[in-house]
Amino acid sequence: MSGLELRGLSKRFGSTVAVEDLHLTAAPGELVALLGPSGCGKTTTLRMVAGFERPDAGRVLLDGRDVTELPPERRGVGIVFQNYALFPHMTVAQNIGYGLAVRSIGARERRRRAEELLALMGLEGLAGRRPEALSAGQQQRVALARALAPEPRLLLLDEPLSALDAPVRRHLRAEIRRVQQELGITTLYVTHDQEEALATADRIAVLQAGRPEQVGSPEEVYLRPRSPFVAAFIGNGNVWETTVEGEAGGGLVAVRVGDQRWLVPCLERAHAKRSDEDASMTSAAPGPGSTVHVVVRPERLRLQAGAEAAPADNRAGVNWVEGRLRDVEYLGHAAMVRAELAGLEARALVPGERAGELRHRRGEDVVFTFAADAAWLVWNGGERVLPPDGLLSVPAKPPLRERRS
Ligand SMILES: Nc1ncnc2c1ncn2[C@@H]1O[C@H](COP(=O)(O)OP(=O)(O)OP(=O)(O)O)[C@@H](O)[C@H]1O
Repeated sequence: MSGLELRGLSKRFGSTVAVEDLHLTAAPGELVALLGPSGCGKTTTLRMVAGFERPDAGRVLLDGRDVTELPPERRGVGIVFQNYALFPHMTVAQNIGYGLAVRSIGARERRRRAEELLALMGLEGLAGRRPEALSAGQQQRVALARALAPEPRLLLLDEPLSALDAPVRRHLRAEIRRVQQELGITTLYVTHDQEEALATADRIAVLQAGRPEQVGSPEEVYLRPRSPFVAAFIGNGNVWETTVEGEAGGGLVAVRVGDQRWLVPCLERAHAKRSDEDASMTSAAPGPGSTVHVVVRPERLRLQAGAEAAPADNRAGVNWVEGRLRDVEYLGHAAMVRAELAGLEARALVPGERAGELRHRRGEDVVFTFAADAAWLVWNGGERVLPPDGLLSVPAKPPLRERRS
């Protein structure tokens, strides 16, 4: 296939397994993010794709051509690192034209290409400046222009925004996405920042200990995490270990947490292994007594206003959770509330500018609720579970339009 294809890449450093049997593709024009905690093998993967590191096993294919044995300069790959690495003694235009000069491309063509890229990056008028006279964000744009100048087949971005302040980072990540889409260049984007990956990627590969836990669209990894690790790593999910009581009909199962019984969706489904990228296993629905993880996003967990005690059972598609308020972090537009419930830790995002006032209620007993369809079930003791494409069929409420008619 064209685009990028990694076939079973593995790399060890002594006894450390950095990357293990990694299968991953990026279709032409696709931006794939490699996301994961420190040490999960993101940079090693990128270095093997670039040609700076030799894999112990596996192949790297670029536009259908095996480039595993080629040196970096013959792979047709552009790279941007965290720390710009511009040449300080050269002007912006000379930096951008560097890769072309190395390829013996003439001065006129270098100038034309530099001007084209400066315009694309919104850096017009800066061609004659030295890097030291640019802001950090501008320097990183020049680094991106320099990587793109030789028209590479693949763009590799290694934590390109990590050295920048938050506002510049947000702005530049949108710029990177715009430029990447405008040029339609296949891109592999290494980051440990889930927000960056969710905001920029077509697909995200979530890595843990050198292996992909899940590969999917941002929505898939956020809404349908396949393992407790992915659920917890992306979006600060509440991931609660519970025990199944039994089926409750309508695609729901009953699970027990302390005194409370929740009904959560769990569709009977065939969990098929779709491709080598999916480390998914086949899995039957969890039976009574099985351990499962219930995932509820903080924004779907509601703090009840009153002091009403939680009923022991699910009412009209709503699950109840009693807890004690531990901590309140005011965020301006909302507050992140941390509570303890039946020995489990819960986080709820309470919207509203006045949510900060909850700080005065630390230590109080509180009640949370969440709709049955706000919960996502992960089972098989943490093994990867592949949900169906159709997803949840728990119509808690009909759409507004139908209710009105
Ligand atoms: N040259 C090396 N020699 C020895 N061990 C290495 C080397 N490069 C990486 N490692 C180890 O391989 C594992 C994966 O490292 P890698 O840098 O790929 O992870 P990462 O996900 O990019 O982490 P970070 O976000 O911290 O850069 C780590 O345990 C790391 O310590």
